[in-house]
Amino acid sequence: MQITLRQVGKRFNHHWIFRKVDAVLQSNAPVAITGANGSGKSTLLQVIGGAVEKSEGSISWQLNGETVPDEQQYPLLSFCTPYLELIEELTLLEMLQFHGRFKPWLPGLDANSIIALMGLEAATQKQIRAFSSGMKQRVKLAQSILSAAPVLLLDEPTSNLDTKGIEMYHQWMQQYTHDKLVLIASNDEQEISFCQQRISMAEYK
Ligand SMILES: Nc1ncnc2c1ncn2[C@@H]1O[C@H](COP(=O)(O)OP(=O)(O)OP(=O)(O)O)[C@@H](O)[C@H]1O
Repeated sequence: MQITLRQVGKRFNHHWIFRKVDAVLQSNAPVAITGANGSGKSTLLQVIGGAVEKSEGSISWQLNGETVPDEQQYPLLSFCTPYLELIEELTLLEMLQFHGRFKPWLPGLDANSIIALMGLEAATQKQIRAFSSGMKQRVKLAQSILSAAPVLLLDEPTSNLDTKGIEMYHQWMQQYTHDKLVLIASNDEQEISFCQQRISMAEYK
């Protein structure tokens, strides 16, 4: 999997958030987007994921050497962001079963084994609305990292996690993302410590 950015820019009204971003993102080479608060990390992640329209430049997705048309990119993508909402009315088990129906899990995983991986067995039949922020973050990470999608976009992945949750994140990134293209927006060095390549938003003002 490869995503190529050429001279990508985004503006809101007359204000440019970033301009002329060039980057080549590939599987097995996790990349971090770094920068100050408000520098545009989340916006760049959303532009790459197609959730926000770019204002200039081009973004091309290639799978096995073939260009992926825009409308076929979404099924290849899994996303974990602070603004992603879980379905609060569902229990944890219902939520994971529902998610698995339209986005398959990685081979060998199912709703019950994922609940065990998250350490949330006691909350299997609990509605998501009753979850703490850290429990919700574990579910969001599971939905994104453990889905069989080749592109993984993470925005502040360890926010609200306790020490065990942060260990879980690192373990999952090591174990389950080998073949994925991984892009992480973060200012927290411990959550991007394994990323060799960095995109620093300060360079694109
Ligand atoms: N929908 C929008 N309309 C107008 N401005 C926006 C919109 N979304 C984001 N912005 C602006 O774009 C800039 C970049 O925001 P963004 O959330 O991408 O930054 P960030 O680097 O992820 O910040 P943080 O580290 O605080 O999460 C900010 O000035 C923000 O106010």
